[in-house]
Amino acid sequence: MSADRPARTSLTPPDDAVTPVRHPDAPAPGEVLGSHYDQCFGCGEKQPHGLHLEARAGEGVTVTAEFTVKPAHQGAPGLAHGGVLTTALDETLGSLNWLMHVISVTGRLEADFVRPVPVDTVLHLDARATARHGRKIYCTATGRIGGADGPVAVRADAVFIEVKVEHFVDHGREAEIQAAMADPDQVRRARAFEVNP
Ligand SMILES: CCCCCCCC/C=C\CCCCCCCC(=O)SCCNC(=O)CCNC(=O)[C@H](O)C(C)(C)COP(=O)(O)OP(=O)(O)OC[C@H]1O[C@@H](n2cnc3c(N)ncnc32)[C@H](O)[C@@H]1OP(=O)(O)O
Repeated sequence: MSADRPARTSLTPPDDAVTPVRHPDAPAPGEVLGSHYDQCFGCGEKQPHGLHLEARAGEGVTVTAEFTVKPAHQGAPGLAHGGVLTTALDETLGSLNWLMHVISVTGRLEADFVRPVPVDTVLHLDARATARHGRKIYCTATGRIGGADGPVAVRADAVFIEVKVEHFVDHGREAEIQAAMADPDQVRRARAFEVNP
């Protein structure tokens, strides 16, 4: 390995990776994306224990989201748990799926915790897809405090891997899969992620 070339890790796109493309039917910039599954811990509106993250489409293949840290999210007294903050980053990155009309799941995620995040703080998140290579989607997210232009508190780089709907049908618990397949709204949401022919 030469000294002027950084080590290639699985978070570094290969040289023949391509620029991610916004799907022509992607939600308009500013549009609320909604939840991909109403029981999702990150974004599900019917999940009582969840983060209730609300993401919006940005320009290109970007999203923004806000997450308010609640007392239930503490790790140390009055401070957010790092795992909860990582979940918020992961969920924001996952919502890039809506912009590309792709279904993908987290393969690898590496987080940096830069500043402590107190309870009641609004974490201003943004995420961006940076490269695609086969089924791999390289992406990055940042969480700021004190406003959308405030100082960075957390950030993450990740590789998401494209999957088919069958991924969930094959691996999910039977009861929840049956309920999801019987819910026309859920089926519509799953279809919205898939690439149009
Ligand atoms: C009608 C009702 C149905 C319901 C519908 C529901 C709709 C849902 C819609 C939208 C969902 C969005 C959800 C977002 C939620 C937030 C994000 C999460 O929390 S996701 C959960 C956490 N993640 C997992 O649970 C993944 C668990 N892992 C796996 O299942 C597998 O390992 C998987 C799919 C990731 C890969 O397995 P392989 O067998 O399919 O593929 P291989 O061949 O191993 O990898 C393909 C390529 O990816 C690279 N890769 C795989 N894992 C990697 C890793 N960890 N890091 C880097 N690269 C990796 C490999 O090197 C390979 O690359 P090369 O094509 O050879 O260049």
